Amino acid sequence: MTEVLLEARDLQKRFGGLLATDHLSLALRRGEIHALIGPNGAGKTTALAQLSGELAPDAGRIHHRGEDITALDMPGRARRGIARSFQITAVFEGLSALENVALAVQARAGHHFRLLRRAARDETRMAPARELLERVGLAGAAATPAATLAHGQRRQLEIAMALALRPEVLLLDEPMAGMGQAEGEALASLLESLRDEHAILLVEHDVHLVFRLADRVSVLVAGAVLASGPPAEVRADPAVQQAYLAEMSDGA
Ligand SMILES: Nc1ncnc2c1ncn2[C@@H]1O[C@H](COP(=O)(O)OP(=O)(O)OP(=O)(O)O)[C@@H](O)[C@H]1O
Repeated sequence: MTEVLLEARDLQKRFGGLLATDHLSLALRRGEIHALIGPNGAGKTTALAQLSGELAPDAGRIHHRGEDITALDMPGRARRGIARSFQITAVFEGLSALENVALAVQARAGHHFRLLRRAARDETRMAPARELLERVGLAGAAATPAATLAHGQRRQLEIAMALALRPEVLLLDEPMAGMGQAEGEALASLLESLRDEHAILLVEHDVHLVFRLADRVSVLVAGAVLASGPPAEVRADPAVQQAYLAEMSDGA
């Protein structure tokens, strides 16, 4: 059995009268892309926010490598290698894509962001930053200021910045949203290339893509996991078919 890196046990989160996550349990294993799917409002983003430390659960526990990290905040979890793209790193609008990634590389090395100018001249930061841009398919826009990147490019930049922190757990909330076909394909290949060394939780609406990419699929309905397992098993599950049929057949 592959190593469980991050585990949620019985997470509950209430917003007023609504249970956004209701005894939600999940295990993220190294070597797996684990997709979280479900209808709008099922609680996917709320689940991700609790795993990243952005939201505190009302009840339930979160474990990383067997240690209870429920009380740990987002920066604390990031230091442990749990990165949520789009939030863990601030994008500086006036800086180029390359400079932004160089800063994230520098942050990983433990230096303060105010050393920016030095980072921009320092090949030990720029070389890995260039490599990361290449890896996410953004090398052509290295000199473009973050503020003027197209939507899909911005997402690629955010993923490059998250990767600069060398996380072992990657939490991704609809990373393909707003991307064109080619950008989406490039990102899917990137995620596949990361699979071996990471545990990836992917919230994604495109079920066609999910069933192609994921090693494990969990279906969330009304805040609880209705089914979890290998894609073929989940797809054939009558309860999933019934609760989520329309979207499943749309994408299949
Ligand atoms: N901060 C909040 N305050 C009140 N209600 C909230 C809050 N955040 C989420 N909710 C509600 O909790 C439920 C779950 O929302 P969540 O965004 O987690 O679902 P989701 O599965 O990610 O949906 P989508 O697929 O539409 O992004 C929804 O009914 C939503 O309206």
